[in-house]
Amino acid sequence: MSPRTVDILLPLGLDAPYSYAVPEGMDLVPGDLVHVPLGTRGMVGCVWPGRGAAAPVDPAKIKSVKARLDYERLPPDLLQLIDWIADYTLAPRGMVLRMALRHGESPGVARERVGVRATGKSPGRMTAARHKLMDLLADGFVRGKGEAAREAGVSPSVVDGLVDDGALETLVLPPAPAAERPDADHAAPQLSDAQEDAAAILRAAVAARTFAVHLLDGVTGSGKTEVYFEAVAAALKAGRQALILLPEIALTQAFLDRFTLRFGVRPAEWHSAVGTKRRARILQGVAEGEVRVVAGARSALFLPFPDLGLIIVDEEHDPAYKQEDGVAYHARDMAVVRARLCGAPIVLASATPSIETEVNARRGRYRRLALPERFGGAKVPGLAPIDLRKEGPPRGRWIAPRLAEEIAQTIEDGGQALLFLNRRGYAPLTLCRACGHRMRCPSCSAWLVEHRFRRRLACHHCGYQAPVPEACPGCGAKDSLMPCGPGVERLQEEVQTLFPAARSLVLSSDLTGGVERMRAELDAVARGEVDVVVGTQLVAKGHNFPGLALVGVVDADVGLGHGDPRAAERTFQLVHQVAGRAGRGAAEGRGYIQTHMPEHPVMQALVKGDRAAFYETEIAARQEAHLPPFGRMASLIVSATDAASAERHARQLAACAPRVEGVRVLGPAEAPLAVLRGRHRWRLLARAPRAFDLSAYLRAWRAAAPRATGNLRVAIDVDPLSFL
Ligand SMILES: Nc1ncnc2c1ncn2[C@@H]1O[C@H](COP(=O)(O)OP(=O)(O)OP(=O)(O)O)[C@@H](O)[C@H]1O
Ligand SMILES: [Zn+2]
Repeated sequence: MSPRTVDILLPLGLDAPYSYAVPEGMDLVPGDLVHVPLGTRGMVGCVWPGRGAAAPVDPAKIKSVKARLDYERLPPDLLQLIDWIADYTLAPRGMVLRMALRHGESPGVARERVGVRATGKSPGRMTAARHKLMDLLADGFVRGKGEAAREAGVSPSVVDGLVDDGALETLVLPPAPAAERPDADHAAPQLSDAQEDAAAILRAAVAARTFAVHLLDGVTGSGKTEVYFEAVAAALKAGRQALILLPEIALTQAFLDRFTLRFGVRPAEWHSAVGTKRRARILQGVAEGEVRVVAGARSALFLPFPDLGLIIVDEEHDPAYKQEDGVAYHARDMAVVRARLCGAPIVLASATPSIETEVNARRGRYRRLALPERFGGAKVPGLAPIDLRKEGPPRGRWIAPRLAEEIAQTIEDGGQALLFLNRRGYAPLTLCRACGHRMRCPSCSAWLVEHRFRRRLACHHCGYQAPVPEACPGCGAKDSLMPCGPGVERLQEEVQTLFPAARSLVLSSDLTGGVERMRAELDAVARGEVDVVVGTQLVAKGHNFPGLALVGVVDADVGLGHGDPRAAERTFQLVHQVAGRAGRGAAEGRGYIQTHMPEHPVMQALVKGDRAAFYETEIAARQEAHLPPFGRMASLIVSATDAASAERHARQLAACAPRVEGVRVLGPAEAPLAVLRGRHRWRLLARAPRAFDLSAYLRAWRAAAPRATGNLRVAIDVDPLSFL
């Protein structure tokens, strides 16, 4: 008799599952995680819904499943999500599975917790410390050993002494929970009328247990968080799980505090800075339904919630939701897919919705919940333009006189100022005064950025770093290298020169000290311990700085004009969000944007505070050009270590693109970032009508294309956000 077999998908670069034999007495269902032999090693794989897809295996060669992991099972909607993402992005199914298993190592045996309890026998000898401890434990309750010592204010050895004495007994306590239960009623806020209207709709949506997308569209500071917390509370009361996606760890920290104020405990936290042990524990807690609310980065989307009743995507417009490497997916879009698969409502929150989301709301596919005013009556600050052509700063400086005066006034009034410049480091370019040599990355077509705090030149694309050389590598001249253009570090230098008494701080993602330091510094700003903050896009995101009165956008033109179809949208979102940090507390907020093109529609919309005008213009432009969401796009990047083979393969690829009406293939052309990490890059772009199945087209194309051999790679990105 041939053995029973089962399809197992392995977390490798493979699309199809393998067939394995099921040992006698083992029952497996799709979603079960199993240990299977593979080559000389073993591996954890996932039992996949059998569609007869697995290749028939010679029964003589078939291997058996070794064991089933009993702490976790992937729920059906997660298996479907993995299939869906693999089909949509063309990534191998196994690689998508890997995102759900990446942290799937066994949580191991939880360290035993020992508790103590009074036995009723009096200690043979009494001391002051023993007295304190016996008093504490006189209530007969069990306490953790460390906890008892701490509460009584005695050393742990006193506990041990009384155990030896027989006055206390030890017992093993159950393991601590992965996360404590949030209390839906812990501190429910008094909502404004607009907030209550939106919250009521969300509570009803959670109760309805059906898929629906809501756009929580509220101006900066309108209290969107409090509103979607009501939806979370409703999910908790219904006994279901909730997932809150956030774009940035820096944001997560302040968020966790707010969650704690509302629900009494912290949510389970999920992102790359959480240790692997802890992650394994949370994963298990989620799978067992013990963890009710997870707040996390995009990868939290792949957690095995058995009973997901709500998904929130905060700051839904944030490009950080797009993963570019490996499986190229957009976490916001895939969150919508997961909500649909598990029949749950999803809330997309933003003050500056993405064009895609805005169009969906206008078409009525997403339900818009509007919060048009700030909570508590504060005003969203106005933005005044500073025309750099007419009233720019002197050479070698970046803060225009008018902005400088405003900063001085703000500091005098006891307020805080924020200068925004989306450029990390000291200077974006280093140039030799003698020969004109420019310092460039040895493995990318990019300039090296000087980081003066670290005294190094760094490549922002590949991470290459080197000390700043004493002599020019081009001509050998000494001390001839000079910085060109500003970064946040250089801007801070200017702040220190202009306002020597002011306390200034640079906030940027590449500061040493990691999350802890970032968190401490954000807190310091919120407490008003800094007068002038100089920050990159890190400061644009959702922070609440009550003392912040003035925002100056140092160069609003940075992101415009790179042939990137999303440049206008990005600029609008960033500047609007940065400005939205001001005037949230007592002081009224003001904002200035320095620009060379005040007549540009984006600048006009920002200055007039006319969000609708921006969406009108941008949506019309996208429609006209058949750009997303009015047309579909996919990019293909062909790369190789030598330029000629990358180009040759890109041309071959273009030649065998299936001819289908309505689909246009553009390129190949050398990518704007022509060399990255030593690999030469050529790009192709496929464009199709909106309703077209672009993924199917790409699959057919890939099947018709010559195989990429050697070190050739073809990276496919459906709905690309980056055009480098
Ligand atoms: N109902 C409420 N009761 C008390 N405080 C509130 C309430 N709603 C909002 N707030 C407070 O108002 C401030 C702004 O709220 P919140 O941060 O949620 O706004 P937001 O809409 O998320 O803004 P942004 O888009 O800028 O992130 C916070 O300090 C918040 O605690
Ligand atoms: Zn580089």
